[in-house]
Amino acid sequence: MADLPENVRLTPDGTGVIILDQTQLPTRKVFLTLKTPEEMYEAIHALRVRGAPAIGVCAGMCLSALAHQRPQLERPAFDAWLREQADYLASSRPTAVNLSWALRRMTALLELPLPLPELLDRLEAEATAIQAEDIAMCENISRYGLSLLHPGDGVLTHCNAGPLATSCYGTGQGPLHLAAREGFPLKIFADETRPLLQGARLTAYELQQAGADVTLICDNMASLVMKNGWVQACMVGCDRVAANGDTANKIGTSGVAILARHYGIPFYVLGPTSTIDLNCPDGDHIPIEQRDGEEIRSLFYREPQAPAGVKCFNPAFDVTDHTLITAIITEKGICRPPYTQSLAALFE
Ligand SMILES: CSC[C@@H](O)[C@@H](O)C(=O)COP(=O)(O)O
Repeated sequence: MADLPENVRLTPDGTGVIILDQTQLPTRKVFLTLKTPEEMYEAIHALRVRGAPAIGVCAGMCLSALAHQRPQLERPAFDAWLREQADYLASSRPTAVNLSWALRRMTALLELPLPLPELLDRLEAEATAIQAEDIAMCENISRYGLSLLHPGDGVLTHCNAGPLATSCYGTGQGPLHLAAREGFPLKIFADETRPLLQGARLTAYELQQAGADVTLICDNMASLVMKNGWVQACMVGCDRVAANGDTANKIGTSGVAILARHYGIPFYVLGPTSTIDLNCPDGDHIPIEQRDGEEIRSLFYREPQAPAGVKCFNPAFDVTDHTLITAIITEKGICRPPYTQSLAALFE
């Protein structure tokens, strides 16, 4: 078992959630304690805690923490109040399905006819179980993903799908962390990932800390490194996989997949089954989060990078067509096309 994560955890009394504020990395390691629903919503919306699996883990813990703040309520008033908090947290980000998946797992416990003290214990146990499963999931995905690579391969990755985005090695970058841990040589290219620089601030930081051979590139350099023959595989995470395999991930991912197809490089999506949404038929049905244009104009830079007030288009995610995806790697195994069948088989 890998080391326990420090990015999301419950406070010792169980009434709050401590997160590592990812917006401050890599220069500052700041931990925040979230107590109110508004603080929790803001932390998810502002990407202080981010990455689909970590958002799910955090949401589960937030709901448990809020529940433990209201032991004086009686059921069913408690149930109605907690469902309201779950709906509020679910509205903080629309694309990563792990958020609503985790909250549904928590609110499903409200169906149990238990006295409140027992229900509170069950809620905390469920939140902790989501995190424990996330650790096991990362270990499996990383092992399956590494089986697709050869020593010395160049691997290009986009955004951050490493330990910070999960509870262990990561998904899209899990094999790269497992490789570093096991001395399996790889040459990694990390896209900086405009506009919020998750690749530069988080992926490059994590891989450097892990002792991996990582080279940071600007997003528009991916084509060149592929053309030079430096990339033998692309590995990315995912925020929602539709039933036909269309995959939403950080904006820019679909461009990487198109380039990989052009250069004949396998393009792998790695994510837990909790990110697969069989109720969503295809990518056209995945809600894409639109974010504030200020993130493009000035955020993360000392000086504004664009004229004040210039119109911006700032979708947080895009959808990679399933025809461009070589395989989807989950904790249960490697799915190949046709995805309609191979993804459905995971849930049989
Ligand atoms: C294991 S994390 C997978 C995805 O959530 C990740 O690749 C991604 O797109 C994250 O986007 P973000 O907007 O930073 O939350």
